[in-house]
Amino acid sequence: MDSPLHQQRQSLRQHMRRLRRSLSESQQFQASQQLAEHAILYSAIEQSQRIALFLSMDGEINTRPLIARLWHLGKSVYLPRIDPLQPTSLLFQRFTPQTSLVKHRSGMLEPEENTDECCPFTELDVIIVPLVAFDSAGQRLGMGGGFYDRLLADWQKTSVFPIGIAHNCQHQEALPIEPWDIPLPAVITPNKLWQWSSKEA
Ligand SMILES: Nc1nc2c(c(=O)[nH]1)N(C=O)[C@@H](CNc1ccc(C(=O)N[C@@H](CCC(=O)O)C(=O)O)cc1)CN2
Ligand SMILES: Nc1ncnc2c1ncn2[C@@H]1O[C@H](COP(=O)(O)OP(=O)(O)OP(=O)(O)O)[C@@H](O)[C@H]1O
Repeated sequence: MDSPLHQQRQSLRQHMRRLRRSLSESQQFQASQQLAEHAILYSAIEQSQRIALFLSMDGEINTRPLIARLWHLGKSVYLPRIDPLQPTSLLFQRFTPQTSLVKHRSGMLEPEENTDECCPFTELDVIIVPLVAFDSAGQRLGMGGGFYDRLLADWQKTSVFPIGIAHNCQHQEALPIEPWDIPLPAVITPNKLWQWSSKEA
């Protein structure tokens, strides 16, 4: 647990979380609008119907403008809920303007439990993934829960396409990686669409 690599990843997480929290409200606003405009034009999103997203916290790029555009386009949006029966896993539940949100003890807002509205992972078309940092090879560092690494371990065997979203400042040339880290095939930032072929990624 306290290996030098673990410590290096922890301090990088702290640094990058501070960096994204230090963006001003107007920078955050502009970034989230730009991101939403680019994201809806990206073919993988344009062609998909069921899209998992997340509700931003801790300086993460604000996903609300993107969610509003996806709703407007008639797409179905899903949000993660920590599975109460298996708290290392995420469930994905439909999110509409009518959905009530409740606070999980981790501080995260989640849709109020409604198992009828859950979508199995493999039936999603696109999963938009939060991240703390990403690098030039598509590797990502998350909040440290391992939720998305576990979820995406076999994504290439499914028809689900994962896409990271982040502020420009969350890019690092090369991240210290662990064997279980799952690289992303695409990351969208306000300024750039990063893409890696699955071979290189
Ligand atoms: N907006 C958003 N939603 C998300 C994630 C995310 O990264 N961002 N997740 C991505 O996996 C999952 C939840 N993962 C989480 C991981 C850590 C903490 C958290 O608050 N950690 C505290 C420490 C808690 C502790 O030590 O007990 C912290 O970092 O301060 C919350 C959610 C699903 N939903
Ligand atoms: N495929 C997996 N199977 C089992 N455990 C895993 C898997 N992937 C990650 N983990 C565990 O999750 C823990 C956290 O992993 P890591 O530090 O890479 O999280 P992260 O990428 O920051 O988080 P997240 O993926 O939720 O954004 C690690 O201790 C690791 O052992």
